[in-house]
Amino acid sequence: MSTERLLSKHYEKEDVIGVKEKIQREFLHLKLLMKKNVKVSVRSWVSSVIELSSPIFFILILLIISKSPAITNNTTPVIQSINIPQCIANAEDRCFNLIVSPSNSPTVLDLMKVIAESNDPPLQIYQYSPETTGILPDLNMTMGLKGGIIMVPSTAAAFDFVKAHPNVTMGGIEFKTIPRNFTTYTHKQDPLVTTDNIVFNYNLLTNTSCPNFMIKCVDNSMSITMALQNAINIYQSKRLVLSNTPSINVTTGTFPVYQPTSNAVTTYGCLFFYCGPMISFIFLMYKITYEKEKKLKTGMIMMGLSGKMYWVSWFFTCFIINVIITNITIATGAASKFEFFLSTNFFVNFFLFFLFTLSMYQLGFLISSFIQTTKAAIGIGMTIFIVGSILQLIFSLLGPLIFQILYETDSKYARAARIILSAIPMYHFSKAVTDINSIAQTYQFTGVGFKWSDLTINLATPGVDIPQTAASLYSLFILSIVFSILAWYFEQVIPGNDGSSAPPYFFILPSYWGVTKKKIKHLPNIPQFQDPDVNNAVNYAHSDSNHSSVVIQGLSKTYKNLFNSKKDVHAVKFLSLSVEKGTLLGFLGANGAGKSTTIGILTGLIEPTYGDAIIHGHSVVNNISEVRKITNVCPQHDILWPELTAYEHFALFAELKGVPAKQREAAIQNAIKSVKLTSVAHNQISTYSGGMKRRVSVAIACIGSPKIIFLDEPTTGMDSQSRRHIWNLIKEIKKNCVVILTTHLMEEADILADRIVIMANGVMACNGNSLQLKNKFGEGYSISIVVKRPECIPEVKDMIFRALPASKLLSESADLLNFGFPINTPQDILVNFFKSIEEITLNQQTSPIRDWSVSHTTLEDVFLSVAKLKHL
Ligand SMILES: Nc1ncnc2c1ncn2[C@@H]1O[C@H](COP(=O)(O)OP(=O)(O)OP(=O)(O)O)[C@@H](O)[C@H]1O
Repeated sequence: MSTERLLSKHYEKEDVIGVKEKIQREFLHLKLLMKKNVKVSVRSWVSSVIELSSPIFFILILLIISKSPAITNNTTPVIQSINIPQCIANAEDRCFNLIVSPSNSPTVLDLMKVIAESNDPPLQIYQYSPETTGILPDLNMTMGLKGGIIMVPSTAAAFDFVKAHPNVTMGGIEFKTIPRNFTTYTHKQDPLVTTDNIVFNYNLLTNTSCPNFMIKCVDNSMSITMALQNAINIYQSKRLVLSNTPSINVTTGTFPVYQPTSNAVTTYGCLFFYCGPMISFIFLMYKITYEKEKKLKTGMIMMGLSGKMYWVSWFFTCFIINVIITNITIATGAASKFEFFLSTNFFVNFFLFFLFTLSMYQLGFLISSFIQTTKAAIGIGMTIFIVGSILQLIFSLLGPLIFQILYETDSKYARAARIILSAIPMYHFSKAVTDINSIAQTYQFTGVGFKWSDLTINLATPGVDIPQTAASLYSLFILSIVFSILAWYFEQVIPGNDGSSAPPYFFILPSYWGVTKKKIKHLPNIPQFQDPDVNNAVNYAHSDSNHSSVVIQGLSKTYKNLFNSKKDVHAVKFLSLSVEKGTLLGFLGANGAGKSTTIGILTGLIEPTYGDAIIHGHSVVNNISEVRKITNVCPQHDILWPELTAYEHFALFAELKGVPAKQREAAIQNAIKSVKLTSVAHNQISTYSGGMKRRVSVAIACIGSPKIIFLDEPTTGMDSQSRRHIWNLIKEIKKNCVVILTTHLMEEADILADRIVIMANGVMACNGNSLQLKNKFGEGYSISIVVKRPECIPEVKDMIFRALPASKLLSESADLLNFGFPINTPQDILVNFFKSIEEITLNQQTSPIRDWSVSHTTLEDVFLSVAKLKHL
C-alpha cells in the first residue's frame, strides 16, 4: 500500500477537536504559564525587587542631584529682562494680543478701538481686572480663543496677567501721558491728559524672550509701533478738533518674563526617568533567553504547552510588570515633588512611561529571537542601555536644539536622521519628556501643567513642523506593534536551539493558519538496506497490516546549506519503523547519527523534509497538538525552574496533561514517591543535585498516563542506586505505552530495551533485540586489552592476530584495544592463547600489556561494529 494511502487511512482516526475545547485548552495553558511566571518572580524576589524598585532608585538619585546647591540656584526663574513675553500660540489666533494700560483712559480705549477695527481680522477688546477675575484668569474663558487687546488697569495688573499667561501676549503698551490737544472735549476727564504737554508718552513692551529652543524668537516692536502710529493718525484725522499732530515719545519699559529655567529634571530627567524601564528591559531579555538557553521553552512545547500561549503569558506578565513599574515611577516622582509629575496629567505620564516600557519590551522580544544565550542577552541589553543613556543625556541637554535642527532643516541628512530616529523608542521618549518639561518648568508660577489636551498642541513656533507630544506617544505605540510583529516573524524564521525554523514566507502558507493541512512529501521509492532485518522493519512500517502505536514512514531530514548545496547535511535518511504498545525502543547511535533530529521530528520541533510519523493515528506533521497531548518527554536538559519545587513541577505538568482535579493530588504524590523525593518534594529545585533533578524529569515524563514517552539519556548524572531504581520505574511504566529511549549507556539499553535501533550517519543500521544484535554483529567473545604505551599497540595486535587468527579488531582508542573472536574457536587455540597472554603479562617489566579481560560480546561491541558499516 502506498504511503499516502496508509497515511490517509490513519488520518481517518484523528479526533476532531471542537473549537470550545481548543479555547479551553489554550486558556488552561495560559493559566499554568502565568502561575509559573508569578511563582518564579515571587521566588526570585531579590531580582524582582531590584527590577521593580529601579525607578525609585534612579528618581532618588535625581532628587539628590536636584537638591545640590549648583542645581537649586538655578531653579527659580529670574526676571532677566523687562520685555513683553512672546506669543507662542499663533495657531490659536492669540498672537494679536496686546496688553494695554491703563484701562481707565477713554482716549487709550478709543485708540485701541481704532487698532482693533483696522486690524485684519478685527480684534476684540477685553477688560481684565485682577479684582474681578482673580490673579490667574483662564484665558480661554476670559477672552475666548481669538486674540485681542487686553485692557488692564495698571502695569502691575499687566504683570500679573503675563505671569498667568506667559508667552501668549505679543507685546504691551503702557500709556503715560496724552497731549491735551489730542483729546476731544468729551475726554477731558482722561487721567493721562496733561495740560502742558503735547507729547504722546508711552512705553512699548515687546516680548523677545524665547521659552525654549524650539521657538523662533520674533521682535514685534516694529509692528506694534506702526500699528499704534497708524491708529493715532486715523484717530486724529477722523475725530480731532485740533490740527496739531502730537509728537510721540516712545520708551521701552520692563516686564516680567519667564526665562525657561533649568533644573535637575529638565537637565537630567530624560536620563533618569529612562533608566527604570531599561533595567526592566534587561531583566526581560535575560528571563526570555534563560528559558531558551535552558531549553525550558522547547521542553514545555514538547510536553504540549501551546507555543502561542507561551508568548501571550509573557506578554501579560510584562503588562503587569509594566503597569507596576509605571505607577511606581509616577508615585516616586510625585513624592519627590518633581513638577514633571505633580503638574502633568496622570494619564499623560502613565501612557508615556507605559508605552515607552512596552516598546522596549517588544524590542527585547525581537532581539531575543536572534540570541540563544543569557550572556548575549545581558551583553546586548547593557549595550543598548548604555548607548541609550548617552542618547538620553544628549537629548536632556540639547533636546530642543536637536529637535529644532531636525525639523527645521529639510536637508536629506535631516530627513534621514528623522527616519532613523523615528524607529528608536528612546528618541520619542525624550521628545515627550522635553515637551512635558517645557510646560512643567513654569508650573510653580502659572499653576498650569501639562494637560491631556496639550498632547495635541503645537509647542513650537508656527511654521516649524515639530511633531506634537501625542505623535511621540503614537510612535511608541506603533513601534511596539511593529516590534511585536517582527519578533513573531523572526521567532519563526530564525532557527532556535533545536535547529527548527519556518520558511521566510511561512505567513502566506494556509497550513500555517490551520486552513489546510501541510502537504507531506514522500520519497517515491522505498530504498533497499543491506541488513535484511532493517529491510523487514522498513517494509512492515509501510505495510497495510501495520497497526502499531508508532509508525514512522520514510522520515528524512536535510539541513540545507544556503550557499553550497554540497554541504547540505542529511541528518536522517529514510527512517521507517514501527513500535508496538508495551515496547521500549532503545534508539542508539554515535554523536551526530541523527537521533535528536528524529526525536525532534517526532515531537514536532523539527519539520521533516520527507515522510511523516503516525502516533496513535495522529500525524506529527499535521496534527502535532494531538500528538503532544499523549506524549511525555524527558529531554536531555531538565525542564525545571530552579525557583519551583518538585511538587509544583508535578502539579503543573499533571494539570497540563489533563489529570482530573480529583486525581491530581494522588498523581503528584505518586510521582514524588516513584522517584523517592518525598522528603525534599517541597524544596526548590535549585537545592537539588544533578541526579535528583534527573529523577524529577523522569517522573514528569511519567505523569498523566501518556501513550508515548521519549526518554533522552534519563539517568545521566545519577548514582548507580538511583539509576537502578529508575530502570525499575521505566520497566513498570513501559507496560502501557511506547517508550523511546536514547542513551549512550549501552548497559542501560541492554537491560531496558525490548528492541534496539542503532542509527549510523542518519540511517537505521540495525533493528532487533539485544540478543539478535549480539549474535549478528558480535564476535562471540571480546577481549579488552589495555596497553602500557601507545607504541606497544602494533606489537599487541600482532600477538593477538597470531594467537587467534579468526579475531577482529573491534575498536582502538588511546591505550585500549578491543578484539572479537568467534564462539566456535577451537579449544586448543584458545588454551594456547590464554597461556601465551598469561606468560607475557607475568613479566611486568617487559610486558606491553597492563591489563586484559575476556567477556561475551556486549552491546557496546555491537554498537562499535555497526558504526563502522555502510548502510545504504
Ligand atoms: N540545525 C542544524 N543545522 C545543520 N545541521 C544540523 C542541525 N542539527 C543537526 N545537524 C546535523 O545533523 C546531524 C545529526 O544530528 P543529531 O543532533 O540528530 O545527532 P544525534 O544523533 O542526536 O547526536 P548526539 O548524540 O550528539 O546528540 C549531525 O551531523 C548534525 O551536525
